[in-house]
Amino acid sequence: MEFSSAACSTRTRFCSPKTKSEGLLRHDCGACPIVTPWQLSYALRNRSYHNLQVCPSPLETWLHRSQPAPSRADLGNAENSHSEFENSHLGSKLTTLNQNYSNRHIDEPQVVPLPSQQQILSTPHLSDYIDPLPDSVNPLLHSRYFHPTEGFWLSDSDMVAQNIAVDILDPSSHTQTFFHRAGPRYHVKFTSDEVRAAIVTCGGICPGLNSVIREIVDALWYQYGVKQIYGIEGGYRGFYSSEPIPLDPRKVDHWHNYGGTKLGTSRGGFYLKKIVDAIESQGFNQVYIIGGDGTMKGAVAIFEEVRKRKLKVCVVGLPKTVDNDVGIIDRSFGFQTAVEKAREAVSAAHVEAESTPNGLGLVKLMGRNAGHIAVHATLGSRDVDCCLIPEVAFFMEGQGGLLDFVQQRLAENGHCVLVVAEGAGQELIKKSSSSSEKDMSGNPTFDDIGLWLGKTLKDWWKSKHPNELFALKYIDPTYMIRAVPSNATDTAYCTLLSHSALHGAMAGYTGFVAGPINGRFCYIPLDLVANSKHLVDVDNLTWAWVKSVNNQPDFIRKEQSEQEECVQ
Ligand SMILES: Nc1ncnc2c1ncn2[C@@H]1O[C@H](COP(=O)(O)OP(=O)(O)OP(=O)(O)O)[C@@H](O)[C@H]1O
Ligand SMILES: O=P(O)(O)OC[C@H]1O[C@](O)(CO)[C@@H](O)[C@@H]1O
Ligand SMILES: [Mg+2]
Repeated sequence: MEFSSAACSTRTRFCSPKTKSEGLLRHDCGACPIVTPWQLSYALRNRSYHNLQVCPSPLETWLHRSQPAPSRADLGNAENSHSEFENSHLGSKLTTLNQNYSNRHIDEPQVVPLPSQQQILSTPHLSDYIDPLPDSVNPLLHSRYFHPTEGFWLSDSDMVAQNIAVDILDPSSHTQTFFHRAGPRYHVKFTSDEVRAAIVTCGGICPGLNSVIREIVDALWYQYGVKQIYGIEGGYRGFYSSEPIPLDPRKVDHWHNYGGTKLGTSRGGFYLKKIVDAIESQGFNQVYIIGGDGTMKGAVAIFEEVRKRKLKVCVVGLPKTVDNDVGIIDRSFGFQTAVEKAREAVSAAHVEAESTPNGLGLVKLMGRNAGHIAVHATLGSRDVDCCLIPEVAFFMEGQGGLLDFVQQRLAENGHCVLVVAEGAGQELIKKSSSSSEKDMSGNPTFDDIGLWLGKTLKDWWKSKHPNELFALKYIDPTYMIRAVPSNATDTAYCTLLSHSALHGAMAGYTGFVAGPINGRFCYIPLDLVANSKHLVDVDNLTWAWVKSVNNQPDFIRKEQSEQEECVQ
């Protein structure tokens, strides 16, 4: 490999080819230590640079040398010899880092110019289509309870960066997107008397729904002096089929202690014209819509229609999904509570399985398209042998199949615990009926993978080991994990989420979702969230972590893995 002197300061050149071929780098000044890529990566990890002299060359010089992303083969083979590693893509990446770090004095400023690939995702605002839109001073300024301090007010230039993990050698990973930070603005676009707010909950229930409703009511009432707050009953259809329910802090006082939604919810019933007509005729000018991916798609349509009619109505989405499958945001409220409850089911399955010879515990958890609950209950319990999720296909019979795996685990440990998400393995089940394939919202309904797996496992054991003891205990806590009040963490999240949402609406933002990005609440354009999907990323570390703590296989058929080897 050739090293251009442009990469280093004038007092530095890199070592001779001979030393390099031994996998070591050094400077010909004689004073610098010999550094291997392993030492360098150790030093970078542990911040022990004292022995490394580092070159102040700009990042671009690294980038020019950057290699294509390392292949699986580069990364995967722990038995690579040191020199094989040096020659691999990852090895040469570290070597490149090595060259550039190895001559920089650590007490020199370490500012490296980055190529700028930044974009701001601006939140829609009422002033985009209403002019003029006068300002008022935020009533919080004169609150009896609240004394804003310096730095309390946020402005449009306060933003949160989305991308906090980059590969410094890969320019394509440097793209940065910024979102408006959620929080109170000094100027607002509504007076307290003018606001007429509506709150609606749609889709399946989720821990924390009542907390969110309560906190919107409380904060509008106490912080902004808003007295016209209404609940819409039974989901979207409530806009046009029932009278709004007046809400005040006294009415919602205990709601956070209950699971479900006191306003009621439903699937289906989304008729855009009827809904927006109702919003207009009722005079609502802030509409808080709490729901999952389907609900957010509906909210986008409502926002677009409201904008078309040029109504002074803020449409605000508060993402709810026990499955945690809404994208962009860090996580949704209720998810942690659900995982905590799911873990109780996994523990019970483990105790049952351990208590009998050849005991098999099987737990089915929610997760229509995404296996986050199953993954986190698995990681949070550490009692699981195998976690099956919709994102990863598996098969039952033959070498490397699930039956093979269960057989081995029972032989090794005497018991085995399986966790399966409801959307997993659907292709293995022959649909028992074709009539109920969709729910009222158009979501596919699934046959019960838990029941199917339980029966298949029992039949298999009976035919293979007719005279041996075996006990399968099937636990399906589906609705128990979502029909509970939110835990402490989720309740705190719900409060921040609700406050974020209404600060945004008061400031005139509209067509946005409030939600955390990298731990900071933001305003995110509604359509972006509605069209996002957050599935378990099976190429990232979390899934690798699941497999490694369970020691569970990849369920790759033998013929398939042979073919893959051939290709390589
Ligand atoms: N594409 C869409 N456009 C407009 N409205 C939709 C759309 N998809 C769903 N909706 C409406 O949103 C509401 C809730 O949708 P759905 O039942 O899919 O639940 P969700 O919001 O996705 O929540 P979850 O799936 O987490 O329970 C329903 O009233 C449904 O009619
Ligand atoms: O029985 P329901 O109300 O349709 O809810 C079940 C669905 O709700 C979800 O939790 C989404 O909220 C899915 O995982 C599940 O398929
Ligand atoms: Mg949904």
